[in-house]
Amino acid sequence: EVYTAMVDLEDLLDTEHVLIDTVENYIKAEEQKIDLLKRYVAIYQRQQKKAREDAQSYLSNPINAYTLVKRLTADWTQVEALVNTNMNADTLANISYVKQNMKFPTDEDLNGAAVALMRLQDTYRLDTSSLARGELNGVKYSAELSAADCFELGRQSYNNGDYYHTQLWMEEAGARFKREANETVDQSDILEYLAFSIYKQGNVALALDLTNKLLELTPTHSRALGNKVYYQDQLKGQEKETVKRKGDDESENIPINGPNYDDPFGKDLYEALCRGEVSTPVEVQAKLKCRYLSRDNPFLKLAPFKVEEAHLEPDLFIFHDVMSDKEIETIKRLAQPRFRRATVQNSQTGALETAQYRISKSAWLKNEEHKHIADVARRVEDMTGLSMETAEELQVVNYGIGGHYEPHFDFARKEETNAFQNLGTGNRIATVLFYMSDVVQGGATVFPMARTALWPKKGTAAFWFNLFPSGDGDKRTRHAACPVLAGSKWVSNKWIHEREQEFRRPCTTERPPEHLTA
Ligand SMILES: O=C(O)CCC(=O)C(=O)O
Ligand SMILES: [Fe+2]
Repeated sequence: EVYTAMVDLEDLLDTEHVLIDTVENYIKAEEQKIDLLKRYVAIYQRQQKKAREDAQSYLSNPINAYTLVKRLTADWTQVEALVNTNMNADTLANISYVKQNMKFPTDEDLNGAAVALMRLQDTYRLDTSSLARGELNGVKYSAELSAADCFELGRQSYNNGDYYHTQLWMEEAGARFKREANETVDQSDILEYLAFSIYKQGNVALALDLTNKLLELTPTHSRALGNKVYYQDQLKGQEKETVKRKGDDESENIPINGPNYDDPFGKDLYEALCRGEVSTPVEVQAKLKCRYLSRDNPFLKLAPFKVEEAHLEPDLFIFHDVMSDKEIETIKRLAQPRFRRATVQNSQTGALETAQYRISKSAWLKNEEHKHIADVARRVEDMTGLSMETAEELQVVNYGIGGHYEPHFDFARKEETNAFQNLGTGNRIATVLFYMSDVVQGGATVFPMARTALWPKKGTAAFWFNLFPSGDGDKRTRHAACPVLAGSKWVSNKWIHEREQEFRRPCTTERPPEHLTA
């Protein structure tokens, strides 16, 4: 699961470095061997030539007679031994040592990385050709993908049953194949995947065309021959259906749905917020303020918090400069060796499990572990005015390529099993989310119901109440971590619980409107 966080990818670079060295040494050894063999052969050839010019006189020379025998005995043994030396055994042993002792990605990782790329492509509406050129939103970050690279992405999508992306990437593989001087992939293979993914999406006629093209290239391709018959049969069936439905022409003009940014629970609004295309409504923005906060605390009087309102009802706050670079360094250093793939709670069974909708690595840090961790907890108390008595440990999170956390609530809903029950501290009343890195592109925290996106800035923190004073969950706090498009995203969470807040945030019996609670 190395693809889930950027820190693991850095280890992969080390692995690759050692492998490059190993293979370079192997090449050198093989080259030395070949050079030596060439020298032997040159000597043999020279003597052969001389002997052939006049065999009798050559052999009548006792020195020549002797060296011929010697060449075929002592010398030849060396040649044979040289041919027989196995450089690959050592090299293979080295490689398997690296695989066992260094971080090495699995096929599952490759699949995960491919899925992550598809997620980025969808969320940020990246077109396939630009991506293949190594561009993200017009910025060129990396080398181009070859036809074979595109083919592999298509193949991964195909194996996941994702025919939409199979088509996109096989088309790109085909386009690149035509432009590439040396072929990196087989054109028949591209056509076969392309035809089938197009068939799976319902375009049988095009699938048949492509299969015919494939058969022009490889007339004996047995699967293509089979598919051709199959597609032809399907088309005949479809014709009958069309005849049956003749006159029923309303069904032909089905309007294609445009993006729907009105549904706060829909994917369109979420993704538009991630792209920065939707911003906090102007009437809300007009009321937002920035202020200094010192909560009657003498220390804070000297250095009050700089608080910015990002949204009202639900209230979302940004605290500036609340975590120092030193603290961030400590937190990253302590968390890194403990990183595990982040889990989510199954709302039916209460069990913790990994899920595609939350991809990151995380670890928990206790206040006792380092002064900096305790300092941060103390600061959260000052920032929020809430007691840290029942707060959870600091959760540290790193998101890698395409790492994300789809829309969710931080609090446990009424119908959920087990959530926080065993803690005996009540529900998660509030969240403080520290940004411990800037993110090059993507990675916003978005609140679809508030139509608000918070962009990571190293050292700042977001703060909001998840619960109404009545203890009911505030539906409007539903939020998500958008996929990271470029860079690495580090955050840490402090989740504050209900118990011990009775005097700091008294609960009320007044209930909020039902449509706002969850
Ligand atoms: O990383 C983010 O921006 C949000 C993380 C989050 O919502 C969570 O961990 O609960
Ligand atoms: Fe969250």
